[in-house]
Amino acid sequence: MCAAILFYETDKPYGCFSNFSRHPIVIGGVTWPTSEHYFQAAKFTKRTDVDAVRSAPTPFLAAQMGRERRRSFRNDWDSARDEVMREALHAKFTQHTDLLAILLSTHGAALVEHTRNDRYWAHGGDGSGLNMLGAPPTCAATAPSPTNRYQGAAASPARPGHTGW
Ligand SMILES: Nc1c(N[C@@H]2O[C@H](COP(=O)(O)O)[C@@H](O)[C@H]2O)[nH]c(=O)[nH]c1=O
Repeated sequence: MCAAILFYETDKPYGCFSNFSRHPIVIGGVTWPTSEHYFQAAKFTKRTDVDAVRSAPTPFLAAQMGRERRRSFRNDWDSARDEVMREALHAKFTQHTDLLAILLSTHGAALVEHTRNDRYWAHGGDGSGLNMLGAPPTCAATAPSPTNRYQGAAASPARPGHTGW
């Protein structure tokens, strides 16, 4: 059976796998302070909302803003969010080679976002969640000769998070 690596808080072991880790990414020529900023901003259609999230001083605040439904929330988010996340993670782990090395060093282990607060991206604290954040790298790790656990992201649309901003 595969070992499991649990992560959540950025200051704990493997905290770099959290989207809240302070690793900027560049997508579409734009720099995002964290993958969380990119992910949360991609929920919105209006540039003012996108820019507001990108400017959030912390990933925590970016996530709070991304959860505000008074903003221009895109109506296809449920079908778009996996690709947005894949794109964000691909950028993060290809633009930070130290993180990619850590990711590759976990080969064979199940990566699990460990929190009770989320049953989609995390495993819900008790395994009842889908753990979608951990699942893509875990699947990629089982592919033959992976050079990049997020290599599947190469098939992503050019800018899935951008809907006419
Ligand atoms: N790490 C972490 C969280 N988890 C992250 O929240 C994002 C999903 O947001 P949403 O789709 O709005 O529910 C996704 O990046 C997931 O990994 N949430 C938090 O409130 N605090 C945290 O420290």
